[in-house]
Amino acid sequence: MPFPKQVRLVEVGARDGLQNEPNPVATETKLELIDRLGAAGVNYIEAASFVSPKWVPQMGDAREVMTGIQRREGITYAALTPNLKGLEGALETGVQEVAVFGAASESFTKKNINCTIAESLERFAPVIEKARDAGIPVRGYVSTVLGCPYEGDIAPEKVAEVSKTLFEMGCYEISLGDTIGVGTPLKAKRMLEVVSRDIPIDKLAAHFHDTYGQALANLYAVLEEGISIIDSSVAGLGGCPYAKGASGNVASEDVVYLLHGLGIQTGIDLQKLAETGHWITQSIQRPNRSKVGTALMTK
Ligand SMILES: CC(C)(COP(=O)([O-])OP(=O)([O-])OC[C@H]1O[C@@H](n2cnc3c(N)ncnc32)[C@H](O)[C@@H]1OP(=O)([O-])[O-])[C@@H](O)C(=O)NCCC(=O)NCCSC(=O)C[C@@](C)(O)CC(=O)[O-]
Repeated sequence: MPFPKQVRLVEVGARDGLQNEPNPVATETKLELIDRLGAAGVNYIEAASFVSPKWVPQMGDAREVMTGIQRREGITYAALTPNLKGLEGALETGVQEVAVFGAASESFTKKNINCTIAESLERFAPVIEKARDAGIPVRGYVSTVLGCPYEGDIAPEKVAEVSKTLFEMGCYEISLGDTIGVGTPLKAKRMLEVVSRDIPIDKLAAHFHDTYGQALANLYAVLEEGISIIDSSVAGLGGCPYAKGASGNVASEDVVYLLHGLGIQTGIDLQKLAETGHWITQSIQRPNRSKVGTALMTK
């Protein structure tokens, strides 16, 4: 299949990127990050997560973040909502999109959201319904699509089953998460081939972590299969609090460099994005995990 002409980037740095930071990140810093990402041309920003602050303290200021954003025209500001309580909080802030998040592994689901896969889907049903009644589109995440920190290999058929259920329940798009970054290109292609039997490829997103340094190779592999939505995190920030050893998402700067090199448009100003990655990593005293960002900033 030819590469897509355009790829939509879902920037998850302010949420996935920061949720696991051990030290509190000031709300003002999150807001400045979101603003800088918008100025760099990113048009979909996952900004916060309405989860229990006991489970993920770093996202405890979700309301302040969502209401503090100086919204720019043409940008979607989204938030995670695992249950009705989260959705209600998010709706009060004028969120434009929400996401529910499940997984293809029972053990990960239990560790992450404290229920079974079946219970998680039951819990998501009223969230999706209420969001749709409010005119808010719902994205669906499926984690551990290429491996689970507790169960190891995950069958593509299981990924397809959970993805299909979420899609049929009303999620407009399914983001496939290699939560612990263990995937390889052939595994990623095989998983996608099975999932896309039930869900059109243009409704599937790749959400790959870079723990084993394979994320860009995996993305190239799924781009060849027709994927045109990619989740990434500026400076490669991140890691999941309930997946020990998971490192950050693939870095947005690296993805944009790859895509532009393939002649695929993103609408993103790479230099400004690299400056944003440099700024946030300096601000929270983290190494910049983007090779492209580091190269551009030391030029
Ligand atoms: C889902 C729950 C809440 C269940 O947690 P629970 O303990 O089973 O829930 P509960 O309903 O029994 O409530 C317990 C307490 O939490 C409160 N509570 C309940 N819900 C909320 C809420 N929405 N917002 C704020 N507070 C909430 C509730 O009010 C109560 O407070 P208490 O009475 O004890 O004071 C919990 O497990 C949780 O918050 N988990 C979040 C885990 C998380 O955020 N993980 C990271 C995101 S997923 C990810 O990163 C992967 C992804 C998406 O990026 C893709 C990939 O890479 O694979």
